[in-house]
Amino acid sequence: MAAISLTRSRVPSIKVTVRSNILRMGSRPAVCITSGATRFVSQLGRNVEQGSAPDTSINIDSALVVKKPENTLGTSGTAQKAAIADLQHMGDTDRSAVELPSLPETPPYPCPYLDDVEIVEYLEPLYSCGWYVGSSRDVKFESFPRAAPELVKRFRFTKQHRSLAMQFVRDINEIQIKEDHHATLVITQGVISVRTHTHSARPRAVSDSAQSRKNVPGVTLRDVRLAMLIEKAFRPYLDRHDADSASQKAKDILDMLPTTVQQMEARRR
Ligand SMILES: C[C@H](O)[C@H](O)[C@H]1CNC2=NC(N)=NC(=O)C2=N1
Repeated sequence: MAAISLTRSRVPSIKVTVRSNILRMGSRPAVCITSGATRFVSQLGRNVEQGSAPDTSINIDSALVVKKPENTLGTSGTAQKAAIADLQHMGDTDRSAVELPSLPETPPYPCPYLDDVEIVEYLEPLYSCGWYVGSSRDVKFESFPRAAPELVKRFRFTKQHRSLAMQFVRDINEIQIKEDHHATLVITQGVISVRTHTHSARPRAVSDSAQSRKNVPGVTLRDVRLAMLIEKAFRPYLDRHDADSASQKAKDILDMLPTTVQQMEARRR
């Protein structure tokens, strides 16, 4: 794992964007960083964009420089896959310690979809805890005939603590009752898959038009709240080693970690 250093003179006008744990730096190599450094680098990215990057060199500990592939950094690029694979080797303790932002207010039903700012603010930390964005099409239920993006995480319990998985389901149930919001739970051998989207949801962009009066399921702040509360309820199981820290790893497919509304909408297909 190589440490890299950035100085203003070396990166004068690079647009740095953070996509989950992958930094895209214009046409430069992607840089893969540990979750602990994400916020720091994210701030650095903002500083660079605002032209206020510090002049002194900044060492980003435990960063990994990944070679840029021949073509541009597409979401299915080999460099990104390699980066994610390497990321998964990096400390689990670091990942379980991810700090979540404060809970957003509960929006009334029908709720607007997350906007770009909310996706970055709330989903990026959740991605660092092993959440990703799947499609309701992945689980075929008659009650969900339309494909919608949804927040997903597989919570794994160690073999000798599988009975605690059912206790965790009860914890989730209590949260759902309080939140008046309900996830799809798939329970298999000590693994609880939580999938949440909002049925009574509406696109934000057309909120004033007649079209907006029709609900189209999607990911909203209700789902963010549910995911964050469930994540917090899971922490004690992790701390006591009842649960498998592999739960804290995001799916190794970057397409499932959207950072914009547009990428999120692609999960409808
Ligand atoms: C009447 C009741 O408040 C609504 O049906 C709630 C209940 N739980 C819900 N859960 C989810 N996931 N989406 C909803 O739109 C929803 N609506």
